[in-house]
Amino acid sequence: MLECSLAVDIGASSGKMLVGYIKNGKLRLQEVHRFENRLIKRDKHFCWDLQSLFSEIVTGIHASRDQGFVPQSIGIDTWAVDFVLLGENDELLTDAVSYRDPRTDGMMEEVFQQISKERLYLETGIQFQKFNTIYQLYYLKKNHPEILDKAKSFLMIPDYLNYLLTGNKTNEYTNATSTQLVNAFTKKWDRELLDQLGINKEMFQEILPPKSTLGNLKPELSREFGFDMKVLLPATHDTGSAVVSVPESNDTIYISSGTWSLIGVENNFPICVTKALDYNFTNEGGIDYRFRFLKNIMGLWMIQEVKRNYHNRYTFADFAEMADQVDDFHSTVNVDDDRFLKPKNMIEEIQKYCRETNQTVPETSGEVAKCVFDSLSVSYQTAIDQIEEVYEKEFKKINVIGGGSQNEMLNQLIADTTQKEVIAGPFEATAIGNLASQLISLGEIENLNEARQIVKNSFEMKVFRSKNKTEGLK
Ligand SMILES: Nc1ncnc2c1ncn2[C@@H]1O[C@H](COP(=O)(O)OP(=O)(O)OP(=O)(O)O)[C@@H](O)[C@H]1O
Ligand SMILES: C[C@H](O)[C@H](O)[C@@H](O)C(=O)CO
Ligand SMILES: [Mg+2]
Repeated sequence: MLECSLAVDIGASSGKMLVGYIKNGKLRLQEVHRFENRLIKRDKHFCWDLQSLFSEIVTGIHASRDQGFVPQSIGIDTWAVDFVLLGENDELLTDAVSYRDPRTDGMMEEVFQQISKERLYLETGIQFQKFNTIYQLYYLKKNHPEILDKAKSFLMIPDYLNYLLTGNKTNEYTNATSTQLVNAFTKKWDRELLDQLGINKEMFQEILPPKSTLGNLKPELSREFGFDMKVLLPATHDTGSAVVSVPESNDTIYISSGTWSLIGVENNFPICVTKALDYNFTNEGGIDYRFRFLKNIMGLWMIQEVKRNYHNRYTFADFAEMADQVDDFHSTVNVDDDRFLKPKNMIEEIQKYCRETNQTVPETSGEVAKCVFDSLSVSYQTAIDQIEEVYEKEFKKINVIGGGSQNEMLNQLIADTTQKEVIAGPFEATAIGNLASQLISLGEIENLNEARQIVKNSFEMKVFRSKNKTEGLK
């Protein structure tokens, strides 16, 4: 049986569990379990099925043992902002309502009546997305105050899954920052903000940084698995873990490409200047108290929904190939328009947008796919221009990480559009960053710099340069 660490990476579209260990100076990975993550409807709200996700984690731990591995540690990362509330007896008071649920429509504007946008940004440095935790809690305060009054524990999604494994409660720092309720300078819950919004402060847990140890498995679980494990805290915000694994951090803009496209730069300080506010950039917390200065772009969610609209007749690779075959179609959409956050039918919403803006309406699957990918590359270019304006410098390279880095057509399109060198990979960046943090905690890797060197030496990266020196979109 091989000693290793176990990463649980649950994104908005899929969950995966990979074991990792160092051999001959390289990080070796093996996927032991993969499962679907999908929204379910509960009491008229779009929710995550946490019981199903936890049972998949248990299945994956059994699978790692059955495949000859004995994980000495486990770390969980998921998407951001979403949470559950527990009562006096640790009973669930809420469903895990998704950020894609429309319940927060209008809540951000109501919060601005009490706390200015400028003050919120100056203190937290977090981007304004209508589904941020602060606005979800404001919705509960306004519509279900009795729930907030009864709440004794606020746990974000990975915190809750960790609680089910260990019985211990904490809020991990990188994910806590996505709530827009953590002060960027004290790195603590902003109690003044909470008081001003009338949100009960006592339910928030102690904030622990990545590389912390939360505890061990509950005895009944270690008996079931036949072994115990340390439950460690990676950057439990999946994008935080993805950025840990960015091998090229100097002079490089990263695009963490999955359900969302998170485009940004790593910093040692928060950038809360007016220009960053105007461009709606965020300063999410990173490992070693670094900052992820980035922007959320709608991402491959759009092609995931297009795939679903075509009843999964095509693979993601098919869409890339079909888009590449289309030459004379140039319509694009503003991917960050709220209408694309959760439309009934993504294809129809894209067609409606093109009609409303007097552009050729995409009809074939290739034209729809090309419209999505072209629109994403335009939004990436805009974000890169804004980053370079805020930094007052030109970045030479773009490192595309995550599942989307397997879309070679999109990688080439990004190189053609931006005229920058695109380094694609690693595609399992989030799980790799999760494992790297665990291995640092265990003393098997010395620090973040060594971890990034190991990542660079362990995984294939492909380089894309512009084929046409002048134009971008063909
Ligand atoms: N072979 C492929 N060719 C082209 N695109 C691919 C391929 N495999 C995956 N993708 C793209 O990667 C995306 C999934 O990436 P990834 O697994 O990083 O996302 P996720 O982790 O499920 O979601 P999240 O971004 O919430 O973490 C898919 O939506 C798809 O567009
Ligand atoms: C809702 C969040 O902004 C989103 O989850 C993003 O931060 C992320 O985590 C993408 O995986
Ligand atoms: Mg992911």
